[in-house]
Amino acid sequence: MSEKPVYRRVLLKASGEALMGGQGFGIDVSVADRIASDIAEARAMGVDVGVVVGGGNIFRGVAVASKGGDRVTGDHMGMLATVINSLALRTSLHKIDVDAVVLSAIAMPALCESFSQRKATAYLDAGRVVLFAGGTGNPFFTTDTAAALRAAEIGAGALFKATQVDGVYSADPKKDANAVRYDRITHDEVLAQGLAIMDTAAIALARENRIPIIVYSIQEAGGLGEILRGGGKRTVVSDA
Ligand SMILES: Nc1ncnc2c1ncn2[C@@H]1O[C@H](COP(=O)(O)OP(=O)(O)O)[C@@H](O)[C@H]1O
Ligand SMILES: O=c1ccn([C@@H]2O[C@H](COP(=O)(O)OP(=O)(O)O)[C@@H](O)[C@H]2O)c(=O)[nH]1
Repeated sequence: MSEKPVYRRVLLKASGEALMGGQGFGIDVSVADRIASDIAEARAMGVDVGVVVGGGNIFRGVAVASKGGDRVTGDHMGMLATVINSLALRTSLHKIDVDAVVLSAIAMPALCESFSQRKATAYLDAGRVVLFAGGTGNPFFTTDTAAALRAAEIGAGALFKATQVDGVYSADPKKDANAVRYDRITHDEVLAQGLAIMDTAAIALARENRIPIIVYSIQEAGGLGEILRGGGKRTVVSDA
């Protein structure tokens, strides 16, 4: 394995559910601390890190809609949940002296700065970790799509999807024991086979911008660093 990182700038997507750890709701601080230490390792390798955090551990807009409520309001609540998670992750990063800033797609100046592409790029260039909160800022989208969008905006070499499974399988491995894991697969194949590792809008956006997606497990510490060194268990979704 080489010491030179495979990517110089990455966008890390961590789901809200991952932050929940073994709990049924909310934030397990030990998980936030572990994600922070993985980010610190990447920074120590000289990799610029942008992060999009999900909100599913606290609120999802579809939960409101499925009970007959207003989807848009539900999505606003979901986006607020991502701000809560981003503030938690910033706290974990600051605890270990990693400089990190939260930029929100929805203005809330008392809590954090507002997102702009220029600001994000300038902070990353300066070596700060940028936590992108508030998803895309629009209802009917997901934080996976926000991750693909921010990855394109910051010129990330890859989008890292840190998730509960260790790659993309021929079927959902939680439901099909015979599912086979792919080492590499193309964006087109993921879309054509309907592999539901991410929503289709996110995969299509990554494909259009030629951004590889690296799917790996968030369950074990050190996974991000290992992949950045050229090893690790993961699936690379790439057209190259
Ligand atoms: N073909 C597939 N390969 C891998 N995972 C899949 C596939 N189809 C569905 N999944 C499911 O997608 C989940 C990842 O999506 P998501 O819910 O957004 O992330 P998280 O599990 O990190 O919250 C996995 O935990 C897995 O159960
Ligand atoms: O651009 C976005 C991103 C997120 N959300 C809302 O925020 C919730 C939490 O995000 P997501 O479900 O993507 O989180 P994750 O599954 O990664 O925890 C979603 O369900 C949506 O309600 C939204 O409306 N627009």
